Amino acid sequence: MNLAVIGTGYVGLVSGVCFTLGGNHVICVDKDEEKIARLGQMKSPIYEPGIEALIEMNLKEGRLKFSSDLRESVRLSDIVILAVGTPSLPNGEADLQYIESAAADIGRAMEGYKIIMTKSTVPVGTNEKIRQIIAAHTGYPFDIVSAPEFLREGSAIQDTLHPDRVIIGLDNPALEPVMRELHQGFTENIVVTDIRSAEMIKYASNAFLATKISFINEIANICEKVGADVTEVAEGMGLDRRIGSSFLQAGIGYGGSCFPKDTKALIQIAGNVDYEFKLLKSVVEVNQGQRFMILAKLHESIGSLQGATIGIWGLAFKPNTDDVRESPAREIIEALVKEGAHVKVYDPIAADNFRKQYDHPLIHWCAVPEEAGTGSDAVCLLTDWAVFKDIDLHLLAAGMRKPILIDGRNVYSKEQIEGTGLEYYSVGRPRMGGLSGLSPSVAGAV
Ligand SMILES: NC(=O)c1ccc[n+]([C@@H]2O[C@H](COP(=O)([O-])OP(=O)(O)OC[C@H]3O[C@@H](n4cnc5c(N)ncnc54)[C@H](O)[C@@H]3O)[C@@H](O)[C@H]2O)c1
Ligand SMILES: O=c1ccn([C@@H]2O[C@H](COP(=O)(O)OP(=O)(O)O[C@H]3O[C@H](CO)[C@@H](O)[C@H](O)[C@H]3O)[C@@H](O)[C@H]2O)c(=O)[nH]1
Repeated sequence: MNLAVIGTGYVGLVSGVCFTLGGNHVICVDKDEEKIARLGQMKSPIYEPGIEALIEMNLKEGRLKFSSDLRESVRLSDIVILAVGTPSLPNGEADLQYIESAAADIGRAMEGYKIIMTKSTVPVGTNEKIRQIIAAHTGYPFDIVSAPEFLREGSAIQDTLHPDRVIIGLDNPALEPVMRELHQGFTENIVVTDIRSAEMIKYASNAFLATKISFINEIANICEKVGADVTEVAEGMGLDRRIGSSFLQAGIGYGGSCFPKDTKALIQIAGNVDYEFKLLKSVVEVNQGQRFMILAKLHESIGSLQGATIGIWGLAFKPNTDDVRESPAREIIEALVKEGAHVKVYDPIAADNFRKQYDHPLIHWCAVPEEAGTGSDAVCLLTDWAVFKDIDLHLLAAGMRKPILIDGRNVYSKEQIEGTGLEYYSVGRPRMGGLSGLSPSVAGAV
């Protein structure tokens, strides 16, 4: 089949490249001409393990093209995939301007029947809106399919080629065999549903995963006060198959381009039909507060941050990506700067992206993780990059002004910390080193 994918962000690029593997011919379209020019030279605009090799292979084999010419790309395709961004408006609602404008462009470009398949995350009812916009710009027939995307950044290719399930929302049953053929080889687990339910499945899935994270973070906060260890608690809970072990990793909360915006959008979707989604509102509130536990622990361990030097490990919202959208690191670093601290930051991949969005004279950009520790009063780990796990913690402690490590992602085991001389704070686990090895509230109680 011939496919045109509109929007060459994570979703458009990765799904476009992966659809070529099924023998389809794919044109990835973007209005950003610089992006298209770079892609033509096999340079990926996103950091995603394995993507450049796949781009190179498919370009050479002639199954993949990049273009900024939407009209021509639509004309040449059987299926047009919408993968443009749906960012948040200030009130949390999804901003549909890119969807609406692309739909109008698709309508204007059509010169025959097309299947329009939406992969962007869009509020319930949006595909019907897309249908109306396209119909207003063309007299040719077309069908609409909602096919929300569930890939994760950092494992996007694997997630696309081997998804847990594919959701297909449609209202013309004749499309089902085409959709099954398109996803052949990816998974047998194809759920065909109506369009509105497919749109809702995407938001409900992200909201549920975000809920698991905020739930375990609140359990972690209680664990700290009662002297329990949240990693043991999560392991014990996760063995119950009804609960499952994934997304129970306590830390400084979720970030990224999806959970923060999609939880807020679902609250708005509910609000628009006069339903107050109380649970999800709390999930968002808990997540927003969780990042500030880093600052609370800094205050607890070193007092005033004015003039202190704080090392930061990790700027990306999670490992294996250079994406810093909604990364908790941003607000933490801004708060440190506001309190007058010198901040020495290191991230293996995301530093350039972060720096383009935020810089300050009090920030020093480090070339290696150890540099962020040298002469510092504390080091805070914000992203669980594998490189941090292997750092020599004895050397780290020896080079610091005060040997304080605040681990926002529970990366280190008790055994790794013991004997290093570090005063170690993590999330929902007993403090190590320092006065008693117990958190102050527990120490006070015994
Ligand atoms: N990033 C993820 O991991 C992920 C995963 C699943 C779903 N989603 C959803 O998929 C959608 C896309 O996300 P993303 O992160 O890939 O987006 P992105 O914002 O990184 O990229 C979107 C691209 O679309 C292009 N674009 C916008 N309007 C266009 C037009 N009219 N014609 C051609 N190109 C146009 C932009 O230039 C940009 O390059 C969003 O709705 C998002 O919520 C994202
Ligand atoms: O136990 C956990 C798991 C994740 N996180 C954090 O949650 C955020 C999101 O992580 P992840 O879900 O791995 O990354 P995304 O790439 O944002 O993927 C999510 O958002 C995408 C966009 O909608 C969906 O397609 C995916 O299915 C969904 O997992 C990150 O900040 C993680 O650090 C935790 O704090 N604890």
